[in-house]
Amino acid sequence: MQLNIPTLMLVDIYILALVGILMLHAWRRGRREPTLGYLAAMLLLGALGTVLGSLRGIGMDYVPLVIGNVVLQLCGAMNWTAMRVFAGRQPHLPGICAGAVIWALLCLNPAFYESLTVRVALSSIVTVSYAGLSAFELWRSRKSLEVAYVPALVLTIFHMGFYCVRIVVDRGMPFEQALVSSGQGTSFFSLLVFETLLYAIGIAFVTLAMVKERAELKFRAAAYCDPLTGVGNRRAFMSSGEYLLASCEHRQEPAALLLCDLDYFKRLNDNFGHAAGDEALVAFSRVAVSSMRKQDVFGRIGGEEFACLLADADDEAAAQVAERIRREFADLPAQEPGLLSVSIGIAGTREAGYDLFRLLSLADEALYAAKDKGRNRIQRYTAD
Ligand SMILES: Nc1nc2c(ncn2[C@@H]2O[C@H](COP(=O)(O)OP(=O)(O)OP(=O)(O)O)[C@@H](O)[C@H]2O)c(=O)[nH]1
Repeated sequence: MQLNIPTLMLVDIYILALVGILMLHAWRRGRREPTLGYLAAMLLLGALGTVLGSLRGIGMDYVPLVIGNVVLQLCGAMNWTAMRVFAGRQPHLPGICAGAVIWALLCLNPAFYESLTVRVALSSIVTVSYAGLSAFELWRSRKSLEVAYVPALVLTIFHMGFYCVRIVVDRGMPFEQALVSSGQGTSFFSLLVFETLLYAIGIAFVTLAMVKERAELKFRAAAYCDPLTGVGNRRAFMSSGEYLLASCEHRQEPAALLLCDLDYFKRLNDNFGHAAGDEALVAFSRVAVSSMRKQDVFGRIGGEEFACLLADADDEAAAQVAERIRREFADLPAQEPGLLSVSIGIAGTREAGYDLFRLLSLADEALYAAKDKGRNRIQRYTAD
């Protein structure tokens, strides 16, 4: 395979600019998600740096050597910043400028400016540093990322490795000479252009995929969460409840459903305000969650109505949990004694089978009975 440098550079500029513009568009459409913004900057700076880098031998060498490389160092810094903000940290301005400033300052020194080998080594070291920092950002946040970050990490480590090899292998070849030699075979420089292009495209697409995956997770969480109490809503309760019941049936364990409805809640709202009502809902959720085990499912399924599905719970265990919730809620400090109380209807798989709708319906009947008998009580479902 022969990699022709001028062709590669043209393809490089065209693709980086195109993907950069598309990324800019994705950034604008995606509520200005900063990761996409920094990625777009990285790609467009990459395209500009390559254009400037190709302007050698036309009598203005400081343009490719100084400005072109400053732009390319900023391109590496943008890549690092994209990973950094994706991992939830703020951009680091001194770090962003460091590579470019070091390069520009060293170019003031004729010994550096004249030595191709030293320039190649330094530009590789800066690229390795930014790629290393990008990989580090992903690695140190791996537990909180919640998305498939491994492809981005692997790509970045490979890119870093490639530039590490360059430090050792590439003694530098004048650009014009590399152009001539590319007609006879593949020079390291053409491999470098090729790898950098593949990396830029690869990292752009895997990062876009990570951003999209995170957005989906966020929307999904919002669709399943009650914003006031932070517990699952009816949709979440039904889907997790079905799953839990199926696994209880599989293990032939009993399960029980507690349907909880706060008493005289309208009165609480009317007498003490909606905010007091909201506080009571939050307090009840806290009490209920603290009384349940990890494997149980809890959710707010209506205004002041909550449901708990208890795994591996027979009649006695279900009654104990229900009574604990009722008592702890009633014991919470309130504006007046007896203001906070809850009625709880209980139904079990013994009478309802492993059918969530039937469990809810029987627990609802029991709840009515509890309300009928004066509220602030638990009531097990009975056929009569
Ligand atoms: N503060 C607050 N109130 C809510 C919310 N959702 C529903 N409600 C109120 O809850 C009240 C429910 O009232 P009712 O269905 O009459 O029930 P209740 O007053 O608790 O009477 P019983 O259930 O028979 O004891 C209504 O006034 C709703 O406006 C909420 O998110 N916050």
